[in-house]
Amino acid sequence: MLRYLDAGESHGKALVAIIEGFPSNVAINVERINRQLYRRQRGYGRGNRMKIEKDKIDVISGIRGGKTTGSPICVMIQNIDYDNWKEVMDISKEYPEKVKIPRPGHADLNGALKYNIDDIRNVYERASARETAIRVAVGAISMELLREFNVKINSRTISIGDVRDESSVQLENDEHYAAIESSLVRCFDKIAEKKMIELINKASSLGETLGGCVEIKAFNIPCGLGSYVSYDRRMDFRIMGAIASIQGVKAVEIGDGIFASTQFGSHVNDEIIINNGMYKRNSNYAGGIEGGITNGMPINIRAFMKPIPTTKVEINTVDLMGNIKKSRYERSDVCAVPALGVICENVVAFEVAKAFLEKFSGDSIEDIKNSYDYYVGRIIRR
Ligand SMILES: Cc1cc2nc3c(=O)[nH]c(=O)nc-3n(C[C@H](O)[C@H](O)[C@H](O)COP(=O)(O)O)c2cc1C
Ligand SMILES: C=C(O[C@@H]1CC(C(=O)O)=C[C@@H](OP(=O)(O)O)[C@H]1O)C(=O)O
Repeated sequence: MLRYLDAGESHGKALVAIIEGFPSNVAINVERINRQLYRRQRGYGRGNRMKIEKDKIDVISGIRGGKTTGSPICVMIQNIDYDNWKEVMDISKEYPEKVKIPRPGHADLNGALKYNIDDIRNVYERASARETAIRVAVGAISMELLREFNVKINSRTISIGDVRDESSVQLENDEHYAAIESSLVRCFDKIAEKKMIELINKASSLGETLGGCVEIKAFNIPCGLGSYVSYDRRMDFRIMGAIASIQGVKAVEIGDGIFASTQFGSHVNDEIIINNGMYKRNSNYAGGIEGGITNGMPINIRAFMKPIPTTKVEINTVDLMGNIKKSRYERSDVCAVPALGVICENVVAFEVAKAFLEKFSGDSIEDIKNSYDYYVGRIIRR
């Protein structure tokens, strides 16, 4: 079973992950993984922290001579900002200035009460979305396996605040995708991009923040990943849960789930067809998953992020002693929606790789390819 654990604090020394169950002989391109980390750091609306960090993986184990060995893969990303926080993060001496005022919208208060912590810093150091850097590294490593099977996972920004990119985009089209990648907000339409940037500037000047929506599509996913037999093996459960776990995400949609809920059944049921010997659907309202199993159509997901909760605009809160206070501000992003798309791509890559290895199990890439080829041969209709 493919699994991982990650650890690390936002202003601690580093973030680490140990991935276990990854097959041997998978070629790993470290530059490609670092490229994903770079993409996650970009995007209009990020705060000053992103000017400090230069995320790159340091491989500690499990990869040798450019290939996985089958042993646990351990990777680390250094927090460059740690240099500025050494005293605060000292592991042996208590830092005298404890954080007592919880920020609404964060884990701050719930975490402090739950863990009986009198310094809220201990909560938000771990609850922070800094953790998404190491999750992207894990996803990017998973993607190295999926590449062998031609899987492609792309994303784009659909909206920031109330500005939407209404253009119909082919996310599998390299030219279209290059346009998205070159956009500061990762949307396709240049007019929408301009409006999104103006809105982010406006929010920033008001001491406000923004959320939005991203779309993620996974292509060349074989029919048969996940299962209906138990709730926790369903692909929709796994993918939606993984995306909902990303800091700030408050809603996830598979396919056209929201639109379909307003329609007559026969209008939004995807008819089954046969195309080049492969079962397909003539539409994709279901977003590539039926009955908890991938159906061979692209997996289509939307993730919705709330506005960044830390605002310069003060709102009311209550401190750990029960006194009414105004919320605190140190520094913060104004908008992280462009980063969210990149994070989702990689989070989905891990979930797909995990389900892929359940279906096509094997300890080496060669065994997995044999299993995959046999299965594809079995389900083809000539
Ligand atoms: C890439 C990224 C960057 C974020 N940056 C900030 C930030 O600078 N300030 C902030 O208050 N929240 C930020 N957030 C959001 C918080 O981490 C998130 O709202 C908080 O953890 C609570 O969300 P939850 O209830 O979904 O866990 C960011 C989220 C992501 C995904
Ligand atoms: C560090 C990252 O995001 C951070 C997520 C975050 C939060 O509260 O979630 C708060 C900010 O960190 P800081 O408190 O150091 O300014 C963001 O910069 C990152 O994405 O790598």
